[in-house]
Amino acid sequence: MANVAPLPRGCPPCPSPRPDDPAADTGPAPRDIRGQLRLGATWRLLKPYWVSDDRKAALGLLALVVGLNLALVAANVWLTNWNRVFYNALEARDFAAFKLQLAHFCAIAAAFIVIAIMKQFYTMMLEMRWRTWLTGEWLQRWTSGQAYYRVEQSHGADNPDQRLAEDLRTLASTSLTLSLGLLNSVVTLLSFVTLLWTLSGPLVFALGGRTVAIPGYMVWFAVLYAVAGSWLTHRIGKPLIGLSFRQEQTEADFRYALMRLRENAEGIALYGGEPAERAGLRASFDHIRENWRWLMIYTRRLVFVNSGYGQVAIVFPLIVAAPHYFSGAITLGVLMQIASAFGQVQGALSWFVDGYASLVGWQAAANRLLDFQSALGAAEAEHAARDGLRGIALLERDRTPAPGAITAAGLVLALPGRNERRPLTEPFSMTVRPGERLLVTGPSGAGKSVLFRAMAGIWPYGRGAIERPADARTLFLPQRSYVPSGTLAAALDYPSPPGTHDDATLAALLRDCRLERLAGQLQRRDNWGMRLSPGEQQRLAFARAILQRPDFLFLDEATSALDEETEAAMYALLVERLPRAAIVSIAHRSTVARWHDRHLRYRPVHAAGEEPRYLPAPAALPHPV
Ligand SMILES: Nc1ncnc2c1ncn2[C@@H]1O[C@H](COP(=O)(O)OP(=O)(O)OP(=O)(O)O)[C@@H](O)[C@H]1O
Repeated sequence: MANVAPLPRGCPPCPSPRPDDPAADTGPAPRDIRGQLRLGATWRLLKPYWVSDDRKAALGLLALVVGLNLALVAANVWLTNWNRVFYNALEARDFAAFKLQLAHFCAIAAAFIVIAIMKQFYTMMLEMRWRTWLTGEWLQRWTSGQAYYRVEQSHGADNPDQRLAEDLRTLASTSLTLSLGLLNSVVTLLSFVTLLWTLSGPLVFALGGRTVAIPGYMVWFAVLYAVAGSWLTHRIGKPLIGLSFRQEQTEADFRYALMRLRENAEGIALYGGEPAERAGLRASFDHIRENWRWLMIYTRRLVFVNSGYGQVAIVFPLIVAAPHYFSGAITLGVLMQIASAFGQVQGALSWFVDGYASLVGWQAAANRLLDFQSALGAAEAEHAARDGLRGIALLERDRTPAPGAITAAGLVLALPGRNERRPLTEPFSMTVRPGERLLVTGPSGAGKSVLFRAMAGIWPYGRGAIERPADARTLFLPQRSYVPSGTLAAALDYPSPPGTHDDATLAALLRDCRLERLAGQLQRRDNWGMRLSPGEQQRLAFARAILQRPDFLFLDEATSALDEETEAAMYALLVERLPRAAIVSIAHRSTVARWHDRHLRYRPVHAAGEEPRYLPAPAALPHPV
């Protein structure tokens, strides 16, 4: 995970492209939308849930929450009326009425408490329902078509984990809070606007020899005041959207750096890398602090506008209504009532000003999701473009040119880049027939693993077509196989579901793979990827390959951590247990050669000083040393 570029002086409020992005220095930079208010696009993020399969339950819950919200407003009105009656009873020293009103109060308070609890409870329920649906949908896209891999490879979006975990939560919860707040404002507005209209009467003045009358003029003043306040708030507060976006990014980068320290604890401890790590973590935290400084500055401006707006709102109606009062048109009581109604109307109209800070966080989270959505879209397009229109085609065929074989024709492997893709190889062709064993060798960095990735359909960069029998099962074992946490039995069964094979089968296989020490620990839960030695993990991967019974098995330096004798035992086991499987091995060690019957060698074809380029071509098998 990369660090964020420090904010230059003068603060561009939005993060600049990340320095580690390989595409950052090529091609025109895309328009930066991360600090924008994008209501239309955000609406398209919110809408799908409300038209999904869950819509009935969602709309039912929403109706309930809205109803409870309105009931709370009604309870407030009830309380206001109770106030009048209660104080009148006190003033009249009417003890019987006093007792009755106390009983009323108990009823109002009980209703209030019950409604408030229910409102909170059902809002939380709706929030989690929405979040569950959103998370399910986004996880589906994230884990389909190797999008998680493609987005990482292309540096399409920083910290996807934070976007899936936090931004989706913020989207669901803040959308509900903001929209319920808006509803309350509308209800309050409707309740008081007629009162203010009636109380304030028309404003009559002469203009160019004509008499002009503005009915309900205080309402218009309240609208003007709120519009001016909203405009000013947005002007002053807009940079906060970009800053909030960046704050989330820097926080997530810092968390990720801490997580990497944990994950690589052993390597760092062995290097004695604490000072370097500490410096890296401090630098990462500095980005948080630096951005926070700008957040403070812009928040100070926003609070200045907000509180100024709130303070002026206290005297504004009095000033506007004062001419009527001084002309004797209204009494002091009416003036005060106008001021109070104006306060209610103006308060309702100020939903935008008052909620701006929440709106900023909400829009920043939505922008991060929109950004993520376009990275996912690009990954999906890349996956769909495996037909070769825009890269290497991976075609699953009922009949391939050589029966049952994987064939590659006119293949050019290239490196990723936004506009220009640097070719790694000259065009070449190859065939892997059922049951044959092919050794792939070449200099480090020549593109051998890239060839495997292309065969697996996760490397679209380049040209040409790979044809694979549609019913063929392929399995790729990298140098460090993925070992999930959980029971050892589940790690062996992976990617099949846990319990696919019984413990006796697994224990026998572990013994065959020279892991008898682990045979008694099949049901033990552990972080096996951290606990097992690299050589043990490679043997575990062999065991898994035998269980999966692929037709084509690709081994990318899968025995690099084994001694030669164990390596030979593992290959012998593969040949014995998977006699019909084709085996394609990438290896630097010549001892591996004896298990193969063909050889594909990457031969350099570039001149000295040029960008490296290779031609993979058939060659004689190397002799074991
Ligand atoms: N995601 C990526 N983005 C940019 N370049 C990449 C990416 N993945 C690999 N490369 C580059 O592609 C080239 C080929 O990598 P590859 O892993 O295929 O080499 P290799 O032949 O398997 O090397 P080795 O024998 O050392 O394992 C290397 O220069 C590598 O840095």
